[in-house]
Amino acid sequence: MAANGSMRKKNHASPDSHKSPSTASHSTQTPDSSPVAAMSPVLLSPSNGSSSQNVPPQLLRKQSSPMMPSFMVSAPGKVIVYGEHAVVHGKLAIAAAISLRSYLLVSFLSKSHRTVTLRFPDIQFEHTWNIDDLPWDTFSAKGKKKYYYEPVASLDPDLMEAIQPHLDTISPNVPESARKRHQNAAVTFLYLYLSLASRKSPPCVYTLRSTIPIGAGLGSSASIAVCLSAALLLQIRALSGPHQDQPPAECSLQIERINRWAFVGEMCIHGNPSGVDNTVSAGGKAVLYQRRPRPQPDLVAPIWNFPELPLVLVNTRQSRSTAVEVAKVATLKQAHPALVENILDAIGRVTESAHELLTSPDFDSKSPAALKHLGDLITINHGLLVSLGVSHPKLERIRELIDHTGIGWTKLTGAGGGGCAITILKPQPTTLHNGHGHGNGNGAAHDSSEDDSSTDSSLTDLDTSSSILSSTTKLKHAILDSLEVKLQNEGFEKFETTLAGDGVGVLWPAVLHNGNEEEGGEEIDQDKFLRAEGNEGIERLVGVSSVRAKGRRDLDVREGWKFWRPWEGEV
Ligand SMILES: Nc1ncnc2c1ncn2[C@@H]1O[C@H](COP(=O)(O)OP(=O)(O)O)[C@@H](O)[C@H]1O
Ligand SMILES: C[C@@](O)(CCOP(=O)(O)O)CC(=O)O
Repeated sequence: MAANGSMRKKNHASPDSHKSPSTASHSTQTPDSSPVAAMSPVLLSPSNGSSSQNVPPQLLRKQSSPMMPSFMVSAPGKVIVYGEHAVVHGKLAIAAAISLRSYLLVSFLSKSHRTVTLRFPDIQFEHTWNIDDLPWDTFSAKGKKKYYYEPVASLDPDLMEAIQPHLDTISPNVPESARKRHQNAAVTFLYLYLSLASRKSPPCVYTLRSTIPIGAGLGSSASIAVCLSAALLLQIRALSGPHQDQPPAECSLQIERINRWAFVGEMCIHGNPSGVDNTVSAGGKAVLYQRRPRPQPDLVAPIWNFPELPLVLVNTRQSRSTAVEVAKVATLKQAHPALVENILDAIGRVTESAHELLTSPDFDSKSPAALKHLGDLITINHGLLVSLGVSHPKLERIRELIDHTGIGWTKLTGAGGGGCAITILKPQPTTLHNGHGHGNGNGAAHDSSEDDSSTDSSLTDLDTSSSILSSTTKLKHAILDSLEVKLQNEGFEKFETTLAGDGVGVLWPAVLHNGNEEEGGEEIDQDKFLRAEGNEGIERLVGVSSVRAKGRRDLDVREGWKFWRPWEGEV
């Protein structure tokens, strides 16, 4: 439970904001065993608060190294599982990470370059700045300089003004809406870069690709802010790990540090964001949150035992405006105050019921009854959102198509009016029992999960010992495949994802074992990364989850990627 954008636990070490710059040596935060210990040029800069006198000689020598090895960071998107709209009116909501992610490759150039480049092909954006031309003096002026451990509650208008000329030169010949996207991405980067790096930073290229649809309420901007924050903090060695056996409190501290700067990045795009998207993206898993009247901080509490449920996500591709949908509810509430308050209250109770179940000591994520409870709440939540008028014919069509298969429980997620729908999969599709897969046309297909236990209660019911797919799994795959065709035919986009996975991850160096026999692993360079085709290509090349083997939909974390997991050892 903590303030805006933070996931600190009560008993966790507090950030070292009490340290003066001269005592806050980065080396106290980053053991030399850390993967980033070799990336020294930026961190040795005195303007980062680190004194070169404290730096071991072997690191000083590395400063003259012409090129550092590339590394990657990755951060997930999010969905609101329960409670959207009601949360605007003070009720509780739950948001969780999804396995769609952004991936940022940081590559270093030879010292003859004095440039920093963003290559963001998803939005057709590429821009290079001369490092020496950037407004370092303004950012390091007395009263303006923020050290990596200092909280930043709001953007500094003088710093924003100093950045503006460096945004004005971006993409002069593209339509205004695309230019705005470019500038949004650039302002997030420049604010963080100028705050965390220094004039002496090594020339770098930041190449970003994401599997998260943009502007669909899935937190794409937050995941980018988390990637940029993590990459820059790693470069200045302000993070420790991630490594195995890192104590939970230390993990939380690193996540919080990344999250704070990611929140600054989100402020650059969204002005006054809730901080939930970046908190979920940095920390992973799920959070319970509630807006509270100022000056109270919002409630943001991690739910570390949220199960990693398979989730089908369908994008209507219908653009929508969160502000418009929020205003619709406000107007309805004005017209029917008591009624709408009751609906909002009921949505709040849906969240409470889910939270109570998830945090009860005997919660068993593999129990069909527990899953049915969570699923029923999804159906109820959707119905309540429909009654608030924030659904859309396309969302209803998706729900109808999915209900018809009996494969899971479906609701809209986020603002509605377009955007995405989510489906939590049932342990067994209804079709297993009635052979037809007919829903009752009312959002609730006949539910067989109560009698599921006799056959197979596992959510990812693979017989791994023999690698034989159970009949339930085969049926699920068949249903999902035919559903995909139907959804595609109607212009929708389907993703098979997982809920409540890892938050920010690090791959250092950018080398992966991709099964192509390259000795020592396959180095991920910019060209390979840029050439990866679509989401599947990105996931196959650099994904944090190992490739889905033929006929299998279960995912493992791939060797190489590392995460801070405060829940390990604490749950
Ligand atoms: N894949 C990406 N590459 C570059 N920038 C991105 C990408 N995804 C998101 N962004 C940045 O984030 C902004 C989207 O933010 P927003 O409209 O809030 O969408 P969302 O709800 O998905 O976060 C874009 O305008 C862009 O600046
Ligand atoms: C409708 C609302 O509850 C969620 C909006 O989510 P998104 O913009 O679709 O990510 C608004 C809000 O919480 O700010």
